[in-house]
Amino acid sequence: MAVKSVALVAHDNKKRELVDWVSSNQQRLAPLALYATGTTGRLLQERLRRDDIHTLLSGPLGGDQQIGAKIAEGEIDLLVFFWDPLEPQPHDPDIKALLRIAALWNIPVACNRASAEFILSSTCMTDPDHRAQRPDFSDHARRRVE
Ligand SMILES: O=C(CO)COP(=O)(O)O
Repeated sequence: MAVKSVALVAHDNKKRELVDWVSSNQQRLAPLALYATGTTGRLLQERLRRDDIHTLLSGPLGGDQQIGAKIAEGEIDLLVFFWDPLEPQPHDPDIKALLRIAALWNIPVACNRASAEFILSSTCMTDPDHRAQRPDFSDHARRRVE
């Protein structure tokens, strides 16, 4: 299965950059289900005039954790998260948790416009076998109950 769904998240100083990037890639993103944290999602809806963006809670109110849960459940295939390297965030543990879950479940993560461009232009975006790389943790779960 190719990439079907994308989570879009940006910290305040990076929101304009993300919205601009999404706006200039509307065609390539059009077939994908879009998820976003609260404020990012609202800005995207305004700019793109799309009312089908799954907008979750704001990041500091649990939105990062909601995105992480959807990644763990296999609902999100790609994370585009323009996080702010210059400003501390009150919900830093949630941000770390989201990035950890994305690493754990082997989903691609773009942290800035350059990496987002690389990923969006990758053949993995349309590779029907892409989701086969999702790890199988069944042994891990069994080990913990023995
Ligand atoms: O804080 C965020 C990610 O950590 C983003 O949340 P908002 O999109 O609600 O601003």
